[in-house]
Amino acid sequence: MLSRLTKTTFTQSFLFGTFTPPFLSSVCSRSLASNLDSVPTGYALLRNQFQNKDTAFSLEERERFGLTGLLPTRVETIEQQMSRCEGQWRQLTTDIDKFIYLYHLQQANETLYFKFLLTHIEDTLPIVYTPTVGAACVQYSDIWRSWPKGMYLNASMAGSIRKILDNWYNEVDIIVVTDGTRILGLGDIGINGHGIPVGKLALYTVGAGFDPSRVLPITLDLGTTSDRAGHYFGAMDGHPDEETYRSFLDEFVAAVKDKWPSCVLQFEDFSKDHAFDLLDGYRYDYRAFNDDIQGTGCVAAAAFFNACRATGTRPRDHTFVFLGAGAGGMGVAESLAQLLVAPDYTIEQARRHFYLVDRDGLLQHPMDGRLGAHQAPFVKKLNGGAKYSLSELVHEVGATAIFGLSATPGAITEDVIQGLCQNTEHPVVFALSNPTSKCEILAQQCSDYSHGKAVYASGSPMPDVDFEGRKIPLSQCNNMYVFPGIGHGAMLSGASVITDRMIAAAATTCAMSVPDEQVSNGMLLPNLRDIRDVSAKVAAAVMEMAYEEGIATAQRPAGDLVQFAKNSQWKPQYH
Ligand SMILES: O=C([O-])CC(=O)C(=O)O
Ligand SMILES: [Mg+2]
Repeated sequence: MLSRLTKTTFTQSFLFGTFTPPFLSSVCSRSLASNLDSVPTGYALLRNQFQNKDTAFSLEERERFGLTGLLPTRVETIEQQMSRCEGQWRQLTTDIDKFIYLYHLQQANETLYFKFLLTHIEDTLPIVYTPTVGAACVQYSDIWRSWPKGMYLNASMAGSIRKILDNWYNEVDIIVVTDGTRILGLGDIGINGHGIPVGKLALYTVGAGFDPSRVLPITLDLGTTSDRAGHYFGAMDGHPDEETYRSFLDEFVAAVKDKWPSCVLQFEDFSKDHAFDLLDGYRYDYRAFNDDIQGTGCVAAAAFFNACRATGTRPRDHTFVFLGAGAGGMGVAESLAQLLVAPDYTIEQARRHFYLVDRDGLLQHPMDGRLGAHQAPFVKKLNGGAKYSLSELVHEVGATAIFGLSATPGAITEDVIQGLCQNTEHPVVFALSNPTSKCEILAQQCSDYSHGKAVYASGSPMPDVDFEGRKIPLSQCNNMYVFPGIGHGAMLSGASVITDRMIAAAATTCAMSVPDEQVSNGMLLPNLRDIRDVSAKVAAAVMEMAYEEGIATAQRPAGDLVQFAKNSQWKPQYH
């Protein structure tokens, strides 16, 4: 049980170096070997998205696998296939069309799909992931041609979930599961949120090289409060009562553990009504984590640490205003509070630096039972606090940093930025709500309002900023920089659970993978093109911590863990 493990705080890890990155000696490799060891033949092979090569099957393979006559004459290389895809891609004019194109490519040929994503990462990730995946989810039931891979479990399956998992065709290394109740900043959209687990798992392959045939997106289709008109595919009855919901979740998690005991289970986009309880309920017994609470908290801590590097400040020098106190907001606030902790500075002192605002105003005494357990330690006593506007609050408390996780577009106004600028030379502004349509302030606005002084990061990608002819690169503070490596490190080490120290190690490693020179240029997170290298470092750090904590069940590989993690990454090549 985690509660029995010693916890090391972020600050200890960052500032006192209790976490040592694993730079060891020799090279070792383990591949995420596909379990699809029997190769189908004939038409079935061409319909198998993991083994299909289409026109790249050689004449000899065509003969051997019963494909002769089933393919056009010319044998192509994967590069020739890529060139055709690139031509088709250039013809597409809307982002939704690009999403649908990539979706079909994945259904037909995962090797080519991932080669395309990795080769054109900056153009394709904003499509398969935020922001376009958000727009696609909203219309998911309508843009459907054939339902993507994954499992859909509904309330009528209660009592049989373990048996139903047997219907899945393969071994599984990682599951991303949602109940669709808080999809990005879009709210409860039910089964239409399935695009998120699919997109996150694409990132697991792009970032950390998970074998795409061994990943499983799952949607728990337990109703929705959204408008279910049109072609909606999900359950049409509303949400079950609390007891039924919890017992369904308990059965689901136990069934997963029984069926795939070593798989990593990532909870994604559950509303705050359940996200914290589920995490607290399962994280001590399963290899499980919540990406919105821990993943977003982890990457925000890394980016904020780099904002301190960029501005020559210490985390403790800052006063924070948070807009949004849900799963993401609380996860980030708690991770940042840990950054302030030191032997002479307690977590209670650290939390005094934080002012959290939700839709009813500042979280403050008395709250009339409105507080969740994770919010309670952050409440404040501030005379007249409830009546403050955001800019008044910034002024009143002397805020130097503002974090947006409220899905309220435009909530961080020019007044708010100017208020921050009165309190500090270089305010920190992180607008983390996704997709872009829910973002609290855009990068260019933040730069204009602060005259280029603010250090900014957003959750979704945006163009670089132009300030008086100077180009400032955008920092995309998105959990994609950490969750693939966290999952990979947990899997490779066979960690029985995923601890706070493993997450803290991921944050440290992510932060430190950005060189000083880039940090001083305002680049708080790694370059997207380096995501595989960064994920390997994160995975190695997570492994190292799992060994240090004594919770790894896999034997420690000989040699350099970064190289080991790198060698374990699946690559989009035909076999
Ligand atoms: O998916 C993303 O881009 C980040 C995330 O987890 C969320 O916003 O829920
Ligand atoms: Mg999420």
